[in-house]
Amino acid sequence: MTPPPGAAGAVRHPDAPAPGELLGSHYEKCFGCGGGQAHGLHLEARAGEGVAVTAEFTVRPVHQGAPGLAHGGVLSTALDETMGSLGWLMHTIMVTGRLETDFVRPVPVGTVLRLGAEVTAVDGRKVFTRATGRIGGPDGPVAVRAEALFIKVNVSHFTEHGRDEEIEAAMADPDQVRRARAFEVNP
Ligand SMILES: CCCCCCCC/C=C\CCCCCCCC(=O)SCCNC(=O)CCNC(=O)[C@H](O)C(C)(C)COP(=O)(O)OP(=O)(O)OC[C@H]1O[C@@H](n2cnc3c(N)ncnc32)[C@H](O)[C@@H]1OP(=O)(O)O
Repeated sequence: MTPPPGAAGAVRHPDAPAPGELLGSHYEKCFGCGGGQAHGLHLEARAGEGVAVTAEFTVRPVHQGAPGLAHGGVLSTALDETMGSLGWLMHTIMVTGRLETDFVRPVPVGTVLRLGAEVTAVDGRKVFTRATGRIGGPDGPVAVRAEALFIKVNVSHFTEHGRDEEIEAAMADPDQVRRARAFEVNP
């Protein structure tokens, strides 16, 4: 997942949320960030400087893989969601094409993981990102890290492929339509 030599740096959109501001959820039912998803991760990402975000994830008993330890897939999801939220800062809709996670140390239930993600390069539709999850806070030891390649898509990616039931409900919800537009460079 090394960007090609000619790849550009990430450009922060002039209307991007200010550093420190909560980004909000892109979809109420999202497993990663939706408030209306009872079993979700309930991640709340905040804008950082440049094209970077931070988020916190508290590992709950429902996230276990081995007794008392977080499931690796759940940790990957938390990193994926955090990197995906970088789209807010570029006003870009993007989906994960490739995700690679390093599990550096076990993460016990009850841990508050401090997540951080940034865009490292942009090459046409390809957005190269990386993220870390630290135990206990911004200076805690790294427990997980990931790199991901996101691909820019249009809203039609969701309307064409999503199940009709959920798409119709989303399109009938003015708040959802507003959020989808907030991601786009030319709404
Ligand atoms: C009013 C209603 C509207 C609702 C809207 C809601 C608003 C939503 C807002 C924000 C959503 C954010 C959601 C974040 C959620 C967290 C992140 C996730 O979990 S996302 C889900 C998991 N990911 C997928 O389901 C992707 C499935 N894959 C695909 O759909 C396609 O494969 C896709 C779009 C990724 C690419 O397909 P192509 O046909 O468009 O484009 P091609 O030509 O294949 O790829 C473009 C370039 O990317 C490279 N590429 C693609 N996949 C790659 C890979 N796996 N590895 C390496 N390179 C890859 C290709 O080699 C190509 O590169 P070269 O331009 O030729 O240099």
